[in-house]
Amino acid sequence: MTRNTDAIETRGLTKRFGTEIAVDELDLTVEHGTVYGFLGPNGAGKTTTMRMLTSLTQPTDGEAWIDENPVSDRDAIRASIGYLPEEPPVFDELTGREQLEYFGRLRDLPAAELETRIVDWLNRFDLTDDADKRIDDYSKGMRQKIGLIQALLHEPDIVFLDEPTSGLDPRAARTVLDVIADLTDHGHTVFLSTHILSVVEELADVVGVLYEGDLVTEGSPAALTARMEAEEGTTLEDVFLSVTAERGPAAPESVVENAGDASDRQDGRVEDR
Ligand SMILES: Nc1ncnc2c1ncn2[C@@H]1O[C@H](COP(=O)(O)OP(=O)(O)OP(=O)(O)O)[C@@H](O)[C@H]1O
Repeated sequence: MTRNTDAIETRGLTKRFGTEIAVDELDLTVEHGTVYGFLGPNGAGKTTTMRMLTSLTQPTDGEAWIDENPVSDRDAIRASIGYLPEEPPVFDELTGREQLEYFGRLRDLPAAELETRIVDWLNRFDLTDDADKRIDDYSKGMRQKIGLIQALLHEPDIVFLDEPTSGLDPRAARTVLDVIADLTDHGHTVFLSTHILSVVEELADVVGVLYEGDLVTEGSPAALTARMEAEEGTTLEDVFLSVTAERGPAAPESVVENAGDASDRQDGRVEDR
C-alpha cells in the first residue's frame, strides 16, 4: 500500500455524555501498516474512541478520518474497517458458519470466495468441528473467535480490536497475535485496545495511553520505557502505572507542563502531554 494519507487521524475528537467528558480533544495519527496499542485504565475512553472511529457513535466535537474519509461518511469508511467490540455482535440462534455467511453477504463478498475464506478462518481458529453448532451453545472464547473472524472476513484495511484475546486459551491467543502480525505484514493497520501489556509490548509500533479521556503519553514501547529514565528492566507496565497515577494535590501542574523530558520526572510520574 503506497498512500500518503494516514490510516487514522483525529483532531480535537471529543465525546461528552451529559456533563461527563469521556474523550477530550484527542489528536491521534496512525500510519498505514502499523499496530497502534491503545491503553488506558477502565473508563479511560478507549471504547468510546473506537466507537467514534467506526462511526457507531457521533463525536460531540472535533473530527476524525479513516483513510482520508471523514468518519461521518459511514458508507465511505464501511469497506475499509473491521471492528471487534468487547462483546462480539453475533446472533445466538445462528450457527457459527451461518453467522459468518450472513456477515459476508452483508459485505457483498462473492459466494465462492466467502466459503473459501470461512473454511480457512474456521480452520485457523480450530473451530471447524463446532462451526455448525448454534452460537448460544458456544463458550465465551468460541464467540470471541467468531467475532474476530467476522471483523477480518472482508479483509479491511484498518482493523479495530477491543481486547481481542479476551476469553481465549493460550493457543488461540497466540493465533490472534500471529494474525495481527500477518495483517501488518500485508499493509493492514491494527488499532488495538487491550489490558494485556505483553501483547502490546510484542506487537505495537506505537503505544498511546489514554487517561480520563486525555492522551497522556505516546511513543514506541522502547521509547516509552526509555523515557522512564535509565532504570534497568523498566517495563511498559511501569510506564502505564506511572502515567495513569491518580492526579491529586501531590501531582503539581509542572509535571504535566514539563512532560516528555525524563529529567523532569517527579513523584514517579512521566507525562508527555
Ligand atoms: N453510553 C454511555 N452513556 C454514558 N456514559 C458512557 C457511555 N459510554 C461510556 N460512558 C462513559 O464514558 C467513559 C469512558 O468509557 P469507555 O467505555 O470508553 O472506557 P474504556 O476505556 O473503554 O474502559 P474499559 O477498559 O473498562 O473497557 C466512562 O466514564 C463511561 O462511564
